[in-house]
Amino acid sequence: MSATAAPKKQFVIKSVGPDHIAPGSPVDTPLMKQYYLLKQQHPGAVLLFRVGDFYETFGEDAVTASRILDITLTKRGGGTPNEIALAGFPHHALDNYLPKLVRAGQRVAICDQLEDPKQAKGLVKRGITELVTPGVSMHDNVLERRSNNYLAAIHFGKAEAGISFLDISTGEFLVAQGTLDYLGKLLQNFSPAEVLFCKKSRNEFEQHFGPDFCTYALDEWVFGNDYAHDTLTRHFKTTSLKGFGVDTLKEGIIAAGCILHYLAETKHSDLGHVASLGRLEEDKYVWLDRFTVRNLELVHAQHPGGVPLIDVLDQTLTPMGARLLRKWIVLPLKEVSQIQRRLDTVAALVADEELLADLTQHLRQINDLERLISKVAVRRVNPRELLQLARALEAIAPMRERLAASGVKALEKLADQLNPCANLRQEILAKIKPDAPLLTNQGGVLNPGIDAELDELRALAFSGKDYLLQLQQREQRSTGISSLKVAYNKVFGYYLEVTNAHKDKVPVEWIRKQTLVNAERYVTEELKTYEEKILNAEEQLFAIEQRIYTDLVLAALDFVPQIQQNARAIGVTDCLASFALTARQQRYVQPVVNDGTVLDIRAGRHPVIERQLPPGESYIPNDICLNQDEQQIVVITGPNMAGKSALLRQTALIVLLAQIGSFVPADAATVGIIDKIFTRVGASDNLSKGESTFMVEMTETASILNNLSDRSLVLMDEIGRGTSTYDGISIAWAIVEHLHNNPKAKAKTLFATHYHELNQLADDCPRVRNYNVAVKEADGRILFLRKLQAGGSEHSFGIHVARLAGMPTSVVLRANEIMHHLEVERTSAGAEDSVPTEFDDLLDNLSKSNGHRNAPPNLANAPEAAVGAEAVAAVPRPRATSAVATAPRPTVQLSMFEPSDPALERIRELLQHLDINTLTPIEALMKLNELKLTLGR
Ligand SMILES: Nc1ncnc2c1ncn2[C@@H]1O[C@H](COP(=O)(O)OP(=O)(O)OP(=O)(O)O)[C@@H](O)[C@H]1O
Repeated sequence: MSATAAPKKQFVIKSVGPDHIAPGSPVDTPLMKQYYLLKQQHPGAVLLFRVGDFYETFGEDAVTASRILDITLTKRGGGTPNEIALAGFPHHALDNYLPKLVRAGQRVAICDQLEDPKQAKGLVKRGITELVTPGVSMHDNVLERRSNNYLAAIHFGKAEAGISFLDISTGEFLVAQGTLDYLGKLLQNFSPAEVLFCKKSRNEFEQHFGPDFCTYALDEWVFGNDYAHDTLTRHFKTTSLKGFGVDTLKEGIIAAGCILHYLAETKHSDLGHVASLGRLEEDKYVWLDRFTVRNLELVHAQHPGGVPLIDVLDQTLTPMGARLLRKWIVLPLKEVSQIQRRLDTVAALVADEELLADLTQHLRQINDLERLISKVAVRRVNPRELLQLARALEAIAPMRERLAASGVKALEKLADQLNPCANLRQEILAKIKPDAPLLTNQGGVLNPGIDAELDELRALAFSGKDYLLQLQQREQRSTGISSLKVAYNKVFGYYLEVTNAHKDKVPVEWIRKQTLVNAERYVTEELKTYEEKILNAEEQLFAIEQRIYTDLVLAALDFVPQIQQNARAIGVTDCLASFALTARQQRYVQPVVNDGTVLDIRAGRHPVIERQLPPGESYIPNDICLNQDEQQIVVITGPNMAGKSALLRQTALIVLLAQIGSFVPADAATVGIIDKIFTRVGASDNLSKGESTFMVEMTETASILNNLSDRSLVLMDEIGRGTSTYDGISIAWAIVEHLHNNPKAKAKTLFATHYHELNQLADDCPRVRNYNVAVKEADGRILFLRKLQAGGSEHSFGIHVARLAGMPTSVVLRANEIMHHLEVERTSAGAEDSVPTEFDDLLDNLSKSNGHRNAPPNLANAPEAAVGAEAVAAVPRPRATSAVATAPRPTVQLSMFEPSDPALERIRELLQHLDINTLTPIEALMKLNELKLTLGR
């Protein structure tokens, strides 16, 4: 479950047990006692209890299951004090119902019959064979093909915290250690379906990472250093963890140990495919804080209906490629040579259309090798999946050949890593029938000619059936009962059935077994003998098939490491081919990535917006250049809707695409390595989490300023808009200054703002440059040109946008009027040059405190002036100096009428009750006339 979508689920231990059954009650049966004993093993899980052909749930589990699965809720022991709710479904529907329970956040314990009921003496032995939880599942129906399903564990240490991720369906096992910020980012990037932590850390977890994860708390002793170390070394059969390069990550190791503990607890003991523990090195990847991952919509859209970057980028053809691409996107690289290797390969694929076409054709043949071989490792692979594995391996050989002959160094290296595992493939295809069933215990799995005994038994079983047919025909002839038939049921085995009309013709030696309304059923000695022979033969041949199949799976285990390597190489090839396909189709170009400090994008485009535009509209490209010497900070002004946010985001996305090794949507791009991308885009509302919008804005901004580096890229959009203009401008101003004057980090910054007053910063900060997104004003309307041009802008155009947004005309007119008043007021105050406004003071003080003196900005164009209402409501706040405090604040004359005049009072009332939106032109004229008459009275 993703961090965003997961319903919160806490597992409550329910007190149930055999003691709860009143003696002699209808549920006081051996079966129910067995049920309660098993239920006690995993009280927090829904127990699916196999009874015959059904999985049953009881009590609270039944209520939960019937609600989630929409199945009938009934009762057992109805009317007694111990009546218990009951809901069940046929066992063959497990694949259908299990995912629904798990996706709803339930842990599900599957209890199976451990012996054949026919052979059981007394109560059938039952036991829990698997505990499926959101984070631990091998079931295709629970898993998403194109994304990983991670289980995470967190350990809060004293100085740092440790985290570990495991996807049991692929065998990927990772560990990291660092600050809670870093862990938060990893949690967001990996979106684990379930997170484990220590019982006592619940509050700490929720405080730092929020309530949205599906979690499970474990006992404190699991989080011991030695226990974790032992668990891991025992699993990997090593004496230390040095070989994995993780031995210094004390807290991380505890988290990883906790994961293995949990797997054992959930009955996952065969883990041959979890063959190594990878270290997530913080230094290796570009730092994207979690706000950036969210704001840039890399893998998840922020709002329903939104399109994340991955959706436009992902043209992978295999599940391995799709899963790897998600990781590449959230983990951009910082090492030029690594990036260059990917870029060179993509360039070669873009240039060689035939090679690209061949590779995509081979990739299409390869299904989920990685998950198939994991199923082999955990010994839960069915015959059809083994066949799929063999067919996927079939595509490896031609793929290897094509890569080897590509003439591209990186692709040749990938070819070296591929191994078609011919022996395994041949063995599977030779042994498993092409139409093999899903289950291995019903026969029909193996080809003929594999085992002589099996062939013999098959012949016997089938000839036996032929024999029964002959027997039926023979008895029909000898008794003269043409409707006589031989049939089979589980209780009586084979029998002869005769309708009542013919029962007097039945020979005396036949033994009557059952009487039906219209017929009688009989057995004969001959029938019994043959039945035994057939059933024995069937049983024996099922056992032989089972044995040969198990041996085949065990033989496949030897190929796990090799097939995992194949899967990795295929994933990489697939991602690179996907980049090349996108580059060709979307006109992306190869960026120059180097160790320089210049970011220079020519005619850059937003990769997502350009794909969303309606037909006929094209995306307007823009240039962006940032460097450390002349243009470190670009302040971008422009009206709402001009395209400022799009420009900011496209810049970050182009950098990110370049650093994951993809071509970029631009005419040309030079990207000096960026090590951190920070964004503060839009005032996203976090009120549901109890934080005010402004608080969120400031928290995010603080985190940016505290983590800056010389190679950071900072995108700030409308910082300060969450508070009043005065506060907002002060904060925005101070932030730009800080970014400019910070001696340790000349972070490249794009700063979009409505506060065009900030353009004055460029006068005193030499590396701050002003740009605006061009609009054209004509006939009181604005035309968005979406073109970035040098220089600041003078208007906010807020009222125009309000009109475009369908604001009632009355409000728009009133806003214009208020703005006009403010302008007049400001001009006259400025003309007298004697009464500074509070706003002048503010900027004046800002400049002074900074050792500069800027010209005061023009209040008339302040954003509130455009919007109107806030300016009217603005409450004068305490002044910084007593001189200013005594200066009278100019009053803005906002009222059109003197309330003392009764005629005007009447007009005001009339106007107040007028709904302009519903007025027809005629009615408007009549109202006007009425107003005129009122005035004349
Ligand atoms: N360069 C462009 N070419 C074509 N369409 C664009 C371009 N830039 C932006 N747009 C379109 O304009 C819309 C508004 O852009 P954007 O949100 O970036 O404006 P903004 O200036 O940030 O506005 P606000 O200040 O209200 O957030 C986008 O959703 C997009 O559809």
